[in-house]
Amino acid sequence: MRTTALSKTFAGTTVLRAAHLEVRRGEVHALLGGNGSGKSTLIKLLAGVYHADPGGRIQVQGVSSSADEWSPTVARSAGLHFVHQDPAVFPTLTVAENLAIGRGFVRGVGGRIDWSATLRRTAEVLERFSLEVSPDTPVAALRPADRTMLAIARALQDQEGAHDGVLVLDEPTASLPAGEVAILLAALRKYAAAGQTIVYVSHRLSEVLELADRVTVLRDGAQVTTRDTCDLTEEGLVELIAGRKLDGVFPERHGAVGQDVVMSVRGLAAGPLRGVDLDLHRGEILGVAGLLGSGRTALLRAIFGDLPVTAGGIRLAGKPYRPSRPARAMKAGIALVPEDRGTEGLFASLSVRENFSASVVSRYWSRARLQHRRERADARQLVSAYGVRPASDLPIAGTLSGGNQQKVVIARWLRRDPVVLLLDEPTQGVDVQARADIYEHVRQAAAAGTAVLLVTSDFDELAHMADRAVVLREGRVAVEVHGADLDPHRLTELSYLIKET
Ligand SMILES: Nc1ncnc2c1ncn2[C@@H]1O[C@H](COP(=O)(O)OP(=O)(O)OP(=O)(O)O)[C@@H](O)[C@H]1O
Repeated sequence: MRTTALSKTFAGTTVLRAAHLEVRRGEVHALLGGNGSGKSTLIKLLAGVYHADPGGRIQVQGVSSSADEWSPTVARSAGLHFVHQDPAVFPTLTVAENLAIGRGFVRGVGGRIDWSATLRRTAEVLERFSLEVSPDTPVAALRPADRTMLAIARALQDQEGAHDGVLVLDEPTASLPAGEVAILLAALRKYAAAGQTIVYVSHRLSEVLELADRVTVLRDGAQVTTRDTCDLTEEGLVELIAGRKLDGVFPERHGAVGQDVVMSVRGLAAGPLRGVDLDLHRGEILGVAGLLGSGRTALLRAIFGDLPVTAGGIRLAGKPYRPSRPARAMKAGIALVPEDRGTEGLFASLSVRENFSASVVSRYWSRARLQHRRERADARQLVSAYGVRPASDLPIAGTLSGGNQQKVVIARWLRRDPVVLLLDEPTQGVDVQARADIYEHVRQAAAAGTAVLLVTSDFDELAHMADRAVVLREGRVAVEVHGADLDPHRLTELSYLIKET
């Protein structure tokens, strides 16, 4: 596959400039770049979802067309298959039904669905893609990695030759917990070994070095380089992506954690939680680890008044705190940066400035008038402090790239100087420079006294950022981790081993 001079302009702003991408048959090719560098735009052009600016060209396996005439139909006929980050599988349907949606059911006499033939064919596809699940399992019951693999199987099931097409994956591992990432990577390695061409976007650089044969790096919409991964290190990749050396992603700890307990949780039951006990101190970053379904997100939601508490209680600064709804939690000084910013964290149709102001509206009213100048100056300062791209407070938040949306959400909550900050997977889909910025802001908030509860599947992040961590298992705190045990390998071990003991 080859793209030449591929460009895209949105309302006068060019976000992809004459991008050149060349992918060899049978290789795994990673597409890298900072947030907003144009990776998703490039993929949407390849899918024919966006129209390219005139002048570019796309060639895939003998199909060649000017880029502005490329369409979803041409992309399909050229053998391109796309799987997005949250694959569009139907959770209430079975594995067999989901596969059939891609290609149709096997029909018998009179047009009736031939179920036994459909199940036979499904079993054959599952085997081909090394998916160890039963055809009649509802998709909701699958592990997340299996759901992505199912979407891949559905996309590729009709390839004529064994591996003729190009599989394009946009951040397939971003929302998967660590253990699931390993399962998906193993599957991708297997497909690649069998000759499947794969193009994929990721911010997880160690994973890229493990999986990809070559990388193409985009910066500000232009291709910076294409290299073999065997000549590269993680630091080298960071330098190519950021355009300069980074001094280290994780900031130093600022001072010691306070002794006073800001929040104490006792016997908390809510959703899957079965009696959680924990204390959170002033200025502390308390990490929460656990496998999927262990209750990590439920814990944050219950504290934020977004999940009914059925037993136990919470005390905030020594007083009973009953979070009946988020508005009350916010009033009490609690902030939540949710995992799913797409639907919950961001006002997508408002500008970046309005998003910033929304959390502190009363600050800008004086004598019944909105203080526009102050609002604007503060918004610009936040754009610059958090490195939001494009560097303006005017764009509509929904048009920002994924990582930039996350920066806006975090900035919005942190500026309220919360007493307790709840973070759910705060750096998912965020580039390495922005990650370093976010960590620094969280550290500063902690140094100023905010108590932070950090839920993350990234054990490296947990080990470097948390002062202490708890591992949840089946709705309870299974173990508390401090000191030397606060290490990525030990945390992985604890999260998994505890399951068996
Ligand atoms: N529909 C749109 N309207 C206006 N601007 C857009 C639109 N879609 C994307 N952009 C802009 O194009 C630029 C590139 O965005 P893109 O989503 O391709 O980045 P990305 O490299 O995939 O980033 P991330 O790593 O954060 O996902 C961004 O500045 C974004 O704001």
